[in-house]
Amino acid sequence: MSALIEARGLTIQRPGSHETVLQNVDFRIGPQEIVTVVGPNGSGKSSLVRALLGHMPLAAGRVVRKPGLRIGYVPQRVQVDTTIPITVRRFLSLPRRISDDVAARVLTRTGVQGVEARQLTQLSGGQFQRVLLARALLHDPHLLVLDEPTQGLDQPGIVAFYKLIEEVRRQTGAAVLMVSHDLLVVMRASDRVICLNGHICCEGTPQHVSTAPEYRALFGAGSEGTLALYQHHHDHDHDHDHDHGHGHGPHPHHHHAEAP
Ligand SMILES: Nc1ncnc2c1ncn2[C@@H]1O[C@H](COP(=O)(O)OP(=O)(O)OP(=O)(O)O)[C@@H](O)[C@H]1O
Repeated sequence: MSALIEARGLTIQRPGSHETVLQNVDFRIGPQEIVTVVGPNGSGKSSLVRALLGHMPLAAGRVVRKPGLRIGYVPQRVQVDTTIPITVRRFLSLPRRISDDVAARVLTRTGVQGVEARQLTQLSGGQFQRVLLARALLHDPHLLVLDEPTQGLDQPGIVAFYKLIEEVRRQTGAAVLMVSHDLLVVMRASDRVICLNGHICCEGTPQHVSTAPEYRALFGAGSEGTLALYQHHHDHDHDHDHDHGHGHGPHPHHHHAEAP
């Protein structure tokens, strides 16, 4: 199975400085995979996604995207200018015009049928995320990239959104790369989880990652809860990680599960 995107030795610096944000990260995602990136605030999740999309310069390493790869992207922050009225229908036609039929179909697929005439600013958080997903699906992407798609949603909204993602994958065959803070749901909805903290701490199936010492060190023993991420104590010492056979530090490959 050939990868949709493959990165090797990815190193990224904070824009305008030599400070390393990501160090020597290897990454790949195959067709129809659901891969989720978790990690504390500032651990480089969005940077990784942006580098994979070619939106960010690399300090080292390389990214290879399959030729002709179509990507649907929902960025972490979508600024809606509340002073300019725009309907859902018009929003879906930016930047490329689509027909009413296509708009109706994609909104139905994401569970918000009939909202075409509504102003973007009048949608609930959950409806807005579904409209963003609909827009990302418009041009039949091989890969959907969603950076914290459930931010601002309540727990039932989050669960419903991840169910929708799985359904979309089943219906369209698109692979999904997500950044998320919703650990519990992530663990249930992903084929593979990457735990990031400036480098890959651990990686593999949700079961593998949730029991990995690196993951527990980052998110705490009771790390199934959403709050764990925000309360994280990075309480292990990088300098001594190697003594513990630990995957942290400049050699991040020890605990990688083999990519499919
Ligand atoms: N445009 C930018 N200018 C300066 N620094 C940046 C910029 N974008 C990201 N950074 C820095 O790079 C580091 C990684 O940020 P990134 O947004 O990738 O982390 P993240 O894991 O997605 O965080 P969060 O969970 O808070 O969204 C942070 O220290 C951040 O301050």
